Amino acid sequence: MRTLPNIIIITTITITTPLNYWNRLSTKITRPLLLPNTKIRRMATKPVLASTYDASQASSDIVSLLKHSSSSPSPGTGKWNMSSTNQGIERTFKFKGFKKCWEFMNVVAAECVVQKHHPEWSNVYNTTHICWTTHSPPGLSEKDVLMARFCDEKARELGEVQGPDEDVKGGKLRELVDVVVEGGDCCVPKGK
Ligand SMILES: C[C@H](O)[C@H](O)[C@H]1CNC2=NC(N)=NC(=O)C2=N1
Repeated sequence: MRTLPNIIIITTITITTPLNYWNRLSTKITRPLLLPNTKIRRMATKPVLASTYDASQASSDIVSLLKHSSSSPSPGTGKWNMSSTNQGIERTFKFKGFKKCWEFMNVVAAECVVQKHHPEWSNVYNTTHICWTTHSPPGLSEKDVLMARFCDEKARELGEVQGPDEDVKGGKLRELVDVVVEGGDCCVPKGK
């Protein structure tokens, strides 16, 4: 039988990946083994704007909403993250208990009726995850920015508490449940 010679190939690979890409998937996929001389270049996350949204207006609006991160288009000063499709912005809000969280969601829901604009959201106990994106025309629009600012303001007024310091992605209720339960914030009486 012919045996193949052992060949060691040393190579430099450039991987372009959004920041946190592997972190986000880390519960399902183990990180790839990187060779010592592998370079990782972080790619800036560019928002996909609705066709009605002026690009220069959008960039100044979005900077004030996005969390500071090297994957933001510029240094952000807010608490929102780009959604996985880059067509929306999302963040998690946490409150003292279910009642406050539900009150917040009610206030947001009432404004949705006024603005004729609706969130993609989920709720577990004292935590809600909200994604603002526009369906028609698709992408991030002024309405998303307006509603995100409204949420920030109302959450502050209703005594929002420090949420999980990580991205809870795109309304995936299961992941939100995991964060709430692991963080000890679920509705189980203390000591049980
Ligand atoms: C007629 C009505 O105003 C539209 O269908 C609204 C309703 N709410 C909406 N919500 C969101 N998020 N995107 C939309 O494009 C949208 N369209």
